[in-house]
Amino acid sequence: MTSEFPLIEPTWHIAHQTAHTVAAALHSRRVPVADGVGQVLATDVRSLIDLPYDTTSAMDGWAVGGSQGPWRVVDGAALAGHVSQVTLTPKDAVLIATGGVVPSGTFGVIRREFTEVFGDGADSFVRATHESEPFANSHVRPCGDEARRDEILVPAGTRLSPAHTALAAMAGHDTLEVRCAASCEILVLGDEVLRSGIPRSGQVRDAFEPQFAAYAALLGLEVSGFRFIPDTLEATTQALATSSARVVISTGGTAAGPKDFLHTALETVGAQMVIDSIAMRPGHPNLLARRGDQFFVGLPGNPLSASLGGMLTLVRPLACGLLGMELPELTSALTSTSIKAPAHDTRLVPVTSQNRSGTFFVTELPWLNSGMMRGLANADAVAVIPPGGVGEREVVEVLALAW
Ligand SMILES: Nc1nc2c(c(=O)[nH]1)N[C@H]1C(S)=C(S)[C@@H](COP(=O)(O)OP(=O)(O)OC[C@H]3O[C@@H](n4cnc5c(N)ncnc54)[C@H](O)[C@@H]3O)O[C@H]1N2
Ligand code: MOO
Repeated sequence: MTSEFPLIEPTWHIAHQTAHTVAAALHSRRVPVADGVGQVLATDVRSLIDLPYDTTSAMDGWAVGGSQGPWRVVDGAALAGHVSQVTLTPKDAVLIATGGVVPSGTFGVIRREFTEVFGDGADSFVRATHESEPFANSHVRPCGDEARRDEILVPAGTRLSPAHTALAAMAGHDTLEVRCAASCEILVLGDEVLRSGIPRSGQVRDAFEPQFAAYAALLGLEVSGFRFIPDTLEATTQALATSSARVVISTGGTAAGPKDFLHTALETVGAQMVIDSIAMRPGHPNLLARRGDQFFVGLPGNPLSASLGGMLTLVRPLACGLLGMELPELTSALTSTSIKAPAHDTRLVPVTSQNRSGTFFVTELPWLNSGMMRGLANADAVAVIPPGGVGEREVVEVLALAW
C-alpha cells in the first residue's frame, strides 16, 4: 500500500487541514461536572429534564386564579422547595415565593409590592394596586422554557466554560464525559540559546521556554516536560527516542545548516514524515512526522517562524484533532492597505483589526522578520495572505490567535 505521505511543501491550507486530519481523537474519561471547566466535551450534553422542571414564579408575591380582583387569600403558600397542593379558583390568591411552583389554576403572579392585603383571618383579601398586573402568566416561568428533555445543550467538541458546566448541572448532570489530555514535551535544540540574563555576542535569549508550555496548555495539551538539547545528532536522536509524550515539539535544527540534525534524527527513531516544509513564509521549514500514534512537530529556531508556521499552522490543528474539536475557523476581513506575499508562498501576517461599521479591516504590523516577536506581540489576529499578495480593500482570510 502506498502512503499519501509525506507531503513535500504543501500549501498552507493543506498543511493546516492535514495536521487536523491525521490526529484521531483520544479516549475520554468521566469527571465531576465542576471539573469539566477547561476540558473538551467528548459526548453531547443533553438535557435530562424539561428545564426548568416546574412552572415557577419569577417574583415574590401572589399567585391569583383570575384577572379580576380582589382575590380571597387561601392557605397553602407556595414557597421555594415546597409544592402547594392548592387549586385556585378565579377569585383565589395564594402567597408565592420566587422559585415557588405555581399552583394549578394560576392565572398570573402579582409581585408583592404591587398588592395590598385587607380584611383579616379567614376573610383576608388581596387587591392589585397597579393596572399592569396581573396579566395572563405574569411572572410565570413555564416548565421547559429553557430546554426540552433530550435537547442538545452543549455539543461534543466544545471546550467547557463555567457557564457550560452550570448549565449541565442545572439540566441534571453530575458528571461529564471529556477528552483525555494529550501529553506534550518540548525540546529546545541549539547551543547558542541562553535561558536567563543579557545575551552577549553569539548568544540569543531563548524565546520558547517563556511561552510554549503556557501556549501548549492553551491549546489543550498537557505539558509533561521541557528539555534543552545540545546541537549534536546523538543528543537530538536520544531526546526524540526517549520522549514518550503524544506530541513532541522541537525547535531549531530544521534547515540544512551544518548543525541541523532533525531530519536525520527523526529518520533514525523511525518516524515517518507527514509534512516536510510548507509553502509559506515565515515558517517554511516546519515539519510534522509520526511514529505510531506519537507526533513530532519540528519548528524552526526563528521565533516568528516557529509561532506562525509551527504553533498556529501545525500544533493547534493537531491538538484540536486529538481533542475531537473542529479545525480552527478562518474568518474574513478587508485589508486596509495592500499586503505583500511571495509569488509561490502563502504569507501569515500578524495584524491589528478594527471594526468599522460592522466590517473588519486588518492592518499589517511592522516587525515581521522571522527572527522577531514584536509584530506578533502587538497583533490581535493573523491574516492569511495568498501567494502574490493582495491590494487595498481586498477580502482575506483571518485566523484568531489562541490567546
Ligand atoms: N541554506 C538554507 N538556510 C536556511 C534555510 C534554507 O532553506 N536553506 N531556511 C531558513 C529559514 S526560512 C529558517 S526559518 C531557518 C530555520 O532554522 P533552523 O530551524 O535550522 O534553526 P536554527 O538554524 O537552529 O536557528 C535559526 C535562528 O533561530 C535562532 N534560534 C534558535 N533557537 C532559538 C531559541 N530557542 N530562541 C530564540 N532564537 C532561537 C537562531 O539563533 C537562528 O538565528 O533557517 C534558515 N536558513
Ligand atoms: O521560514 Mo523562515 O521562517 O522564512 O524564516
